[in-house]
Amino acid sequence: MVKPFKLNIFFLINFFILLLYSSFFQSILAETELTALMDIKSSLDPDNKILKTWLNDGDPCTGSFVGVACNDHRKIANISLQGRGLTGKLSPAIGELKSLSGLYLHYNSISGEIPAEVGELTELTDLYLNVNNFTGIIPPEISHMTNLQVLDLCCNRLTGNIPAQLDSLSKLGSLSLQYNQLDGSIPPSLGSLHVLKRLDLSYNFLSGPIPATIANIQQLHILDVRNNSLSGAIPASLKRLDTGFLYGNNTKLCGAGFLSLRACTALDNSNVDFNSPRPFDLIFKNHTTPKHDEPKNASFQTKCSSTNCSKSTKFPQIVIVVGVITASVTIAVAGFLTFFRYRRQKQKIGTMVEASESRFSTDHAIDLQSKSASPLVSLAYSTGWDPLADGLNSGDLSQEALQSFRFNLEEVESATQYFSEANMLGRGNFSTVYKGVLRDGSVVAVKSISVNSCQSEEAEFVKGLNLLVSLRHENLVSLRGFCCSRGRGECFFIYDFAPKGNLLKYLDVNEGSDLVLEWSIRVNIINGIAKGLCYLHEKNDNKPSVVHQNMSAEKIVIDNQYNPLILDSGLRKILADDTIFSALKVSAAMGYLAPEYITTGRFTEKSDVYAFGVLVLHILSGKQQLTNAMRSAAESSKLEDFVDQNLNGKFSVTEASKLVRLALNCTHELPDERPYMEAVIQELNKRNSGS
Ligand SMILES: Nc1ncnc2c1ncn2[C@@H]1O[C@H](COP(=O)(O)OP(=O)(O)OP(=O)(O)O)[C@@H](O)[C@H]1O
Repeated sequence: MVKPFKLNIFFLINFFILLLYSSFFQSILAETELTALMDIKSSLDPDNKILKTWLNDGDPCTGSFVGVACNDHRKIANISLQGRGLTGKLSPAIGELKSLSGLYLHYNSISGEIPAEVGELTELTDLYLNVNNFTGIIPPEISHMTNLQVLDLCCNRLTGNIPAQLDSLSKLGSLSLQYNQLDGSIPPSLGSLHVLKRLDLSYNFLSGPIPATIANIQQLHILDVRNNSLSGAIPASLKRLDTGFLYGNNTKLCGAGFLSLRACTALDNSNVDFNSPRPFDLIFKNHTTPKHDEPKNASFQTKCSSTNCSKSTKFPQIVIVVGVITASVTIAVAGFLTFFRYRRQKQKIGTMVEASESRFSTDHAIDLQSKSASPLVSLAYSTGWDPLADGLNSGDLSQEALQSFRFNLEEVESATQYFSEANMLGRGNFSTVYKGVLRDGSVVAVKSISVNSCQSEEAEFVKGLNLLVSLRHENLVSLRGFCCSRGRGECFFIYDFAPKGNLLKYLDVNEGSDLVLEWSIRVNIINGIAKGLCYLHEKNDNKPSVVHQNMSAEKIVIDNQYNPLILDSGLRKILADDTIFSALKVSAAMGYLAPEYITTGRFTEKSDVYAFGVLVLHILSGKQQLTNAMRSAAESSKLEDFVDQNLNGKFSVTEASKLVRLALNCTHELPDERPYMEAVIQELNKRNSGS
């Protein structure tokens, strides 16, 4: 009877001691993390201008340290300091924050090398160091971060090779290394990143072939290798990526069935051998990866190697007993102190959370508990308006499709550097457009529309959204997603950015300017606009006929290959009527408004055709304003007077006269006399086959 009782007491004491030990070590760990934070602060922000709230005697887990968030165990889990103007260096002390799951330092001016110690952050899922001034190599130790899902090092000044060891990052979904100075070849080992969806290596100095192993990654849907010095045959299976595979400006690449590439010769094919993993990749991997655990293990082992540990057993037992008692008393005191401090802090946090819940803030948007993958999709809306979450009919789109289009406000804010004036591309009647860079490095245009300009009926608005996300064509600018914020009173639409600007930029330019578009490009642009508009007008099982209502030179942007992309397709469906009317004045002043609109007040496919005709006349003449003299020159086929003088007669007369005739048909006074876009396409194709 007595023995079990004694045993229970013994276990209770042990349990109590263990508890004290663990809280003691927790408090030591918290101190280590605070010391690391202070070290990081002095290195990142040497002038103490930005991280003033990081205090030596402060508590990083109360929300008072700007950009720092802790997890449930009071460990630093997130550092979000994107776009804060940091100019220092990243301290190796970062490796001390072992529970860090997100490190967001993008859009700053941080210089120096990426410390190898980042490799010690084995819990990290998101590492965003893009758009900074980092130099040196990509530390191969990054390959130890086995939980990493997003690695964005874009837009720095990194040099050296892409470490072959990155293949250890088995959870990596997005790897962005574009706009650096990386050289060497693309490691075939990257092909073992099975869940990789996006790989951007563009704008570097990479050479050699595109490894076939990469083409075999099943989940890959974007591979961008533009502007490198790659050579050899492109693996044929990359065709499945369609427009997701970007390879321009690699003059030595070849392959059948890839637009603008020459067919391969026997010489090119001799490169194929390089596509399979090469022995030196394996050698490199096995021998040059510094094993980051080694020093730790090594020092641990010297303190407690098998010999030393066995020696300790020879200590007299009395010494052990005295030692344990002294340690227990010390730990008990420390434990109680820690416990009371912890309780006090918990109470403090509770009050702070209550107070901050009613406050609008974008800084604490990161819900650590629910955080799962890239912040692109996993963060909650920080300001709480999500028109799709109100139980409204989401139309024909699946929830999955809708989710893939939803952005969070924090992402939009950081992409546009908090909607900075410097990033503003244009401001219209009801919207403002900003250039931005997403965390994955892709450049976007963000159109912000005031909620007051949108349909007041949410159901109608959601219907409009459905249409917007369903429109897909190579000549429509691609919608990446949207986000609505009740707090800001705005909705944001995120589109792919077209780097060559809008068509207006190429009108009324001086002779000899770089902006004078050569004839073949003008024809390509006219064809592209016609195809995009024809797609909008056509009605099928998947989409209704859509009238654009606002075609103009400002609504056509040009991509890198000089393909035209139509802006704002379907946007009218989410806008309130009075917003549309206010935009009409501009359209009318520029001559794009069909004459019948004045009497009918309605937009039809034929009013779009009219605007298309005006656009064709603008492109052929190179002029924004068409005078009567120009129109009569066009009507009487005096091409030398009508076609842009900047071309110095370098154009096809047959092609020009057919295009002028087509444009005049499209701008006929009577809508019934104008062709439908389908007929326009037929006419353009006839011309193409005839020329
Ligand atoms: N996806 C894009 N890629 C490149 N530039 C773009 C893109 N979207 C918009 N822009 C630029 O921003 C300018 C303004 O865009 P847009 O005309 O759609 O908006 P806005 O000026 O706010 O006018 P509106 O009131 O008609 O919407 C465009 O003319 C173009 O130069």
